[in-house]
Amino acid sequence: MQTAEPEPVQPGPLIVLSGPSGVGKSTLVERLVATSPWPLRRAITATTRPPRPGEIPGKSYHFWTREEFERAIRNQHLLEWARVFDTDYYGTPRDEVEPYRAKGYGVILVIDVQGAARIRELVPDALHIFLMPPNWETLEQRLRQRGDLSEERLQRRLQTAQTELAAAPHFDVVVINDNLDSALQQVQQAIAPRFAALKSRNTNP
Ligand SMILES: Nc1nc2c(ncn2[C@@H]2O[C@H](COP(=O)(O)OP(=O)(O)O)[C@@H](O)[C@H]2O)c(=O)[nH]1
Ligand SMILES: Nc1ncnc2c1ncn2[C@@H]1O[C@H](COP(=O)(O)OP(=O)(O)O)[C@@H](O)[C@H]1O
Repeated sequence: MQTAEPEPVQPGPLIVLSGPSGVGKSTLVERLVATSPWPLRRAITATTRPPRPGEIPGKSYHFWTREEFERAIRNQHLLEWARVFDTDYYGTPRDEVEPYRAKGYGVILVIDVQGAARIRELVPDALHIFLMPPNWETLEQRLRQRGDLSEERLQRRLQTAQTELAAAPHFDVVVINDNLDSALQQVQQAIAPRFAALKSRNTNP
């Protein structure tokens, strides 16, 4: 008896989350993944910046030397990469995205607005979410309270924040992170249709 070929699994949704340093991206995504009813994973991206206290290599980031990063660029191992805050390199390894999407996982990229622009070119159906602070004072206060940056690095992030905030209109969804629970719920609501569509495609071929 001819057995039907299994239907190919539709790739899981690609979601980009950007926003100024200190707005709450990492905090929100940790909660989003931990409470997600869907198969959802944050891509562990690579950077040449040094680890901050409490950051775990291979979990927070892949912490690479400049040489390792440049080799990854040469070998086309990065889906996108950017120089952020004029100092450090950040990039998304392809093997943090493609194998998971191929299994129907949603993958979330927490990347800067330059990376988001590149993903818009490469993956037109990605969902782009911008996380906005309630106001400038709160952004600066959260960054200072987080307390893990030198004054120089903090000032560099605040300068870059102006450029990032100006990019918000290019995003599909803008969520204000005032109350974290409310922001999390808005992000979940933005993502849900991508999984609903996937589910119907994967269960009703
Ligand atoms: N383009 C790009 N940006 C990234 C990547 N990984 C992290 N970023 C961004 O780099 C910026 C700096 O991240 P980080 O050094 O962790 O500082 P933080 O935003 O203050 O927590 C943030 O906007 C991140 O979203 C990546 O792989 N590619
Ligand atoms: N809604 C919120 N209200 C108050 N503090 C928040 C909120 N969201 C995040 N924070 C705090 O703000 C700081 C920056 O959050 P973080 O997730 O590191 O931001 P990002 O990853 O965007 O740089 C952290 O100390 C975090 O606990």
